[in-house]
Amino acid sequence: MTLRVTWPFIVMVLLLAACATASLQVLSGVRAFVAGESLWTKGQKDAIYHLHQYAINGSPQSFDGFVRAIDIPLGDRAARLALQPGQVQTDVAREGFLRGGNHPDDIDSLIWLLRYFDHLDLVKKPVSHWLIGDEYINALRELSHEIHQRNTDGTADAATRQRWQDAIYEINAGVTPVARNFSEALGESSRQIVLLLMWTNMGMAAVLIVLTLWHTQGLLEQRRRAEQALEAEREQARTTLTAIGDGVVTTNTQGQVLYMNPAAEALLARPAAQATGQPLAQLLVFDGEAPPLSADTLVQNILRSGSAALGNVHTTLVRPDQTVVPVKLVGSPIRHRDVLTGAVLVLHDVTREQHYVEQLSWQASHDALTGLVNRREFEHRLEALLAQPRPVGREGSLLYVDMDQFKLINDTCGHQAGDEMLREVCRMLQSHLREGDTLARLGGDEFGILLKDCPAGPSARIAEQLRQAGQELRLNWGGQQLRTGLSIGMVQLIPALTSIQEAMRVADMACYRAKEGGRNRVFIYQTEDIEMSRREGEMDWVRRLRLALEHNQFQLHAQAIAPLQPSGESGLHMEVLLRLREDDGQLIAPGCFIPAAEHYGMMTSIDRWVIRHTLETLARRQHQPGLPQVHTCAINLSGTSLGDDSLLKLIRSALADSGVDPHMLCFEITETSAISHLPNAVRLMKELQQLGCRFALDDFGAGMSSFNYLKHLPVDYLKIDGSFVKDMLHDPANRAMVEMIHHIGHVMGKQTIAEFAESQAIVEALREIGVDYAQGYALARPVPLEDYLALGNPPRPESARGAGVAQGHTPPHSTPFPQQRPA
Ligand SMILES: Nc1nc2c(ncn2[C@@H]2O[C@H](COP(=O)(O)OP(=O)(O)OP(=O)(O)O)[C@@H](O)[C@H]2O)c(=O)[nH]1
Repeated sequence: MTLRVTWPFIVMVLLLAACATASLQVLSGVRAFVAGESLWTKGQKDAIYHLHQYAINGSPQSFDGFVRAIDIPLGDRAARLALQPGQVQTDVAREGFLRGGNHPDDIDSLIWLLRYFDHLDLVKKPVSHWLIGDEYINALRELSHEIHQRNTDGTADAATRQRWQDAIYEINAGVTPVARNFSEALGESSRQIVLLLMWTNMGMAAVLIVLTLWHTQGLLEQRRRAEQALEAEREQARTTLTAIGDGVVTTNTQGQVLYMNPAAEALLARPAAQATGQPLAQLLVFDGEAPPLSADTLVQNILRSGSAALGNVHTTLVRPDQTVVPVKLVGSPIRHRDVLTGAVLVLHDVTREQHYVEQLSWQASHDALTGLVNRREFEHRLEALLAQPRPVGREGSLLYVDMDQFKLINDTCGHQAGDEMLREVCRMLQSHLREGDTLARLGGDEFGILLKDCPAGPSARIAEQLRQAGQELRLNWGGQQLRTGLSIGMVQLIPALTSIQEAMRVADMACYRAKEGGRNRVFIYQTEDIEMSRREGEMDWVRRLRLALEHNQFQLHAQAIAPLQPSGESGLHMEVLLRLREDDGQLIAPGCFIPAAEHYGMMTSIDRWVIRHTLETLARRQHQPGLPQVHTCAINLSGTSLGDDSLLKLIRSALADSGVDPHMLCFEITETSAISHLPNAVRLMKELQQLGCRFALDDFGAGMSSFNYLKHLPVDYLKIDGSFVKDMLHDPANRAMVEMIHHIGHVMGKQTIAEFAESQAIVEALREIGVDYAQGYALARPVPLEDYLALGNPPRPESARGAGVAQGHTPPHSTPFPQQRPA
């Protein structure tokens, strides 16, 4: 971190030091050069002097003096030559400079200067004078050779000596200005170098100052920005703490309050200024804990913990004015550089959440419109009641209340009126119940009442009071007096009733019976009520039938309808019958479930299932080669289906989807259902007849109003009710009925079919009467439709053969049902 901030300064100081060192080095070189030059000049002067003496007196001492003196400039020269670019020999140069009398410590500086700066004018210029000087040195040396030679030979005369002296004077005259120039050039160069170094150092210092200022400025700017960011962060934290709904309190390690945000001020009902510095225990007082939670312990716990100490402690806060607030506490220790400095405590007011949870749980168990408990809660209470031991005679009662014709109020006055009526009824019911009784809205216009610990007699009286009050209830709605009535089913919660489902079902049944009995009445369920038990059974059938529809557990069977007279008709003629397949594979006859299906409005769905599946089966089979052709396939339609406007659409689309020829189909409707839905039935029959379908009127004769309506019903066949047929051999009245129906049918252009032809004798009798077709065990038993379509008619008794029943094989699955109500 320190290095990150100070590195520019370190670099600058290093640069400055490098610059100073280089300057000193240069200066040292220059100084050595100047010293060398003065030695050189002195050597050269001494050499001239000693040679001059030698030229005059020929003294060997003078010559030695000359040799020593001349060696200085010669050494310098050798050194300079050894530093020529391209042929540098530093050892030779060092040797030369030593000979030149230079101090050994200066030699490196000299070499460095001459070697690396020789191309600079500052060095080049003095060196050029040095070079000129060297020429005189050379001349002096050559002259010295001659003088030494002649002195040694002893051949030097005065004139020669004079010539030598003149030559020496001449050399001296020539070299003196050169030496001066050398010295001056060097002096000039050294002054310039000093100046240059001074400016360079000044420049470096200036650059360093600028860099230092720039960097310091950057650091200051950085610091300013960091401070601003810190301030912004603080401001943000302050604003956040001010804005958040949770109370935040911070303390030091002694548990004294350091800070409180406005939410904490509101929650604790104390201004922050007053609370700051106070022990937290004086501000936070909790209630409802055992042992009571203390703020001191709380802070100590937080401080002792490593990280988040306290998670979601639910408690109740008592404020100075003794009001209480439910809160959730979260705490955490505060650390600064790993040193514990205090604790922070967040207080979340959970009043709203508690209220919300209460509201949700209320909504889950209550009905919004009336404020009563709902079915779920009612069943919970019923379950609890059933689980308790109930004293005999005081078992309590369950009442199932359904408003009468309530739909009318909705339809005529609107839903608001309906809602108001529901509320009125609910108020009225409540006002008649005892404390501890439960009134619930079970849904729609149905209410449930639990009369706890109430014997049968008083229960019945209360039920009757409720009924009466319901009857008398009037709601003034826009000037209209709206009224309703109550149908009440009551069941005593005897020990035998153990499950809520059973109790609710029988109460519902009882209510249904009250409705069935003409509404506005109380029906009390008696254990031994057989009719009720039957209805209980029906309720179970409803569940089973729903499952059967969902999971295709129905099975289609077919029973042949045999022509009794020669008709020329070829192909199979049958009626489709429905079976319910149980889980264990057992087949249930429609007689067992059709009443329940009719009662609970399931016939339309069942009829649709039969139509769709019959057509699908016919479509699958009709184009298979080798299989007998179908002439007539009769399908039963219930009365409810006749009243169903969408049935026609369904048949049309099923025909289109399957590609089955409509001429093959004959729909059987019972005369009673046809009569009760006459206009619809006629319309449907006409529409389907236009497509080519035929119609049979089933169970004809049973209704006795039949003949009046027959002329309005465009049917092709009359199916003589089996009750007349099966006894016709023993009961002349029945035979007469069969004859009459057949006769009238023929008069009206209809063909006749006799059901329940259970014996060969009956078949013969029918043929004798002239009945066109017969259906019954004597001719064929019902078999699975697929088998029937594949194999044709099952074997029939010998007697039927003459009547033209088609031959067939024994089907593998003939069912052992007696004659039953067909599908
Ligand atoms: N206004 C209002 N109507 C409701 C509410 N819940 C269900 N209903 C209506 O209550 C009516 C209940 O009708 P049913 O019980 O089937 O028939 P009903 O007219 O009472 O006839 P019966 O019970 O046979 O006497 C339906 O029309 C529903 O639409 C509700 O919360 N407010």
